[in-house]
Amino acid sequence: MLNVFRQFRRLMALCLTAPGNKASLLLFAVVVALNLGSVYATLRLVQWTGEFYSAVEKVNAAEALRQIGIFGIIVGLNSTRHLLGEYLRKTLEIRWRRSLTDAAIDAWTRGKAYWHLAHGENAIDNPDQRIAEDCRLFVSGLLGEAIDLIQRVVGLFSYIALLWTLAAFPLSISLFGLSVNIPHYMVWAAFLYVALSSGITHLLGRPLKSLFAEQQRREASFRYAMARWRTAFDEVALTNGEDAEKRLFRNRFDLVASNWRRLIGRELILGTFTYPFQHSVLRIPLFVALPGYFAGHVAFGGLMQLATAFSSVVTTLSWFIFSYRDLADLVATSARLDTFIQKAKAAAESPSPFTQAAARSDARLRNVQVKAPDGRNLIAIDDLTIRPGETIWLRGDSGLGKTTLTKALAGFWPHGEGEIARAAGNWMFLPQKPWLSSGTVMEAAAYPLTIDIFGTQAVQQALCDVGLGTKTDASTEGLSGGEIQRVAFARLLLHRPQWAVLDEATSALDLASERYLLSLLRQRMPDTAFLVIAHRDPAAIAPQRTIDLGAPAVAIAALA
Ligand SMILES: Nc1ncnc2c1ncn2[C@@H]1O[C@H](COP(=O)(O)OP(=O)(O)OP(=O)(O)O)[C@@H](O)[C@H]1O
Repeated sequence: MLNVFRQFRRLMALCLTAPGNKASLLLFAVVVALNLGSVYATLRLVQWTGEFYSAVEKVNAAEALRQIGIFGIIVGLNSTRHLLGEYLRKTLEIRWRRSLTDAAIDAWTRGKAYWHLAHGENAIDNPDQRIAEDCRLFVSGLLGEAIDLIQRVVGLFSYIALLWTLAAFPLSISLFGLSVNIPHYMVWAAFLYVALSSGITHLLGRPLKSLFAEQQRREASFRYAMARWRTAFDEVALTNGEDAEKRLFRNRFDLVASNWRRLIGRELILGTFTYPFQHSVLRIPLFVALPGYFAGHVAFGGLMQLATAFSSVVTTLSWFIFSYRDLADLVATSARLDTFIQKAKAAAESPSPFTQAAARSDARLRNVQVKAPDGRNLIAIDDLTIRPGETIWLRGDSGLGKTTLTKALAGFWPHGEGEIARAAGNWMFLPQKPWLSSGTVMEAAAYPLTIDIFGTQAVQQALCDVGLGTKTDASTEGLSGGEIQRVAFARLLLHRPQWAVLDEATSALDLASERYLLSLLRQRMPDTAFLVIAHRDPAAIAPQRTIDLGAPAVAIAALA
């Protein structure tokens, strides 16, 4: 329970982190105040009920007509209050959701947490759903329930006070010859009634929280299967993989349906109690008040007034029962979201196993042992120095760990040991499959910066230089593998880093294009150091040294 409060507190604090959001607490207070107006409206209606039915009982048509007019005014004012309150609540909802979503995205992207959370024991399922869906559910659920709770707590005091005065008469019962008088018995009856009902609700609904959490997880994994397919239409179409994909979708949906059956089964069990409870809340008070009426303590109008006051107390006290399902859902959402954010923060701070030496003018790897996630030794490098402006060709058997080495160099590979000292200055990594943002080819070339940083002309020129002059305004969708690699070369020409790591960056290009692009790089970027990982000899970039990673680590040290 304490843990649930801690999660709520942490997420709530994130809702308020955006600039100006502290002030939104004021807006929250206005929303609460408007909602509290409903307490006054209910109290006024209780009073109206007594006056109206008394007029009817006395067959006083003029008074009854006047009461109908009063009823219209109460309803008009109450509707205005309700609509304004709802509008402001929704304004607040999007503000807090933006703040929470920003915080979640921040946690996910900082320190490459997204990468660490995608692998190994810390892997988090469906982060996209947690950010898009859970943030929304948490804020709307929290606001709804918090406002409701405050309103009910305030209302409770007013309703109890009213019931206390209205139901001052005692209940007289005879027990074993003893006559017992219970003063204000209706107030005690309300508490007893709700306490018992809340206990039963909790007992019946307890498994709902984990069932909701599981449902959301399975729905997200079903959605993800289709989203993943969407990114590989060509590949699936060429492999005739439709049936296999359909099987996967069906399997995932079967999981959704099986948990759904468990969930609705539990809701049914809970409903067998809560549904009749909700529908008897308005009638039972009348039955409880009847002894007072039969004993002549109250008139008919008073009886109706009493019944309304009693049901207000019971309805208010029953918040837990009415909201049980939604509360279980909210607790499940907040647990998932909070775990995600905490894990992302921890992942961002996870120390690299490779020690970093002080800033230097070259890059140096010493006693580096890169390992696979299962602990297998991959590449070992005893001593390798990369000097500014030089070009090194790294070659080695497939699956040796070359790409993994680039991740260690980039600073986020978490398995291995040794010292990797990266020189100050810009580093760029060109993987075999470069990431192209959606949008135009020009935007993709400027990525991760924007076109205006380089100027439209410069971006167009870079694309012309790599042979994509006709594609500048085209969309990145549908580019061939070789064209994608050309865009990455244009990106390199624009960003002009001091250090560039090319990992099979020309694998999809024909020999002539590879030669042209590599010589272009060397010519345009004479001060850049290139580390070229390739199976084919990248002669056009004129490597000064070749390091055969397939050879024993000692030989590498000798070459350094
Ligand atoms: N995230 C990961 N999870 C599990 N195994 C991994 C992961 N990343 C790399 N490996 C394993 O590490 C080994 C080295 O992979 P890597 O991609 O670095 O090889 P490579 O030398 O670049 O191969 P290639 O020349 O074929 O591109 C492989 O056995 C690979 O399966």
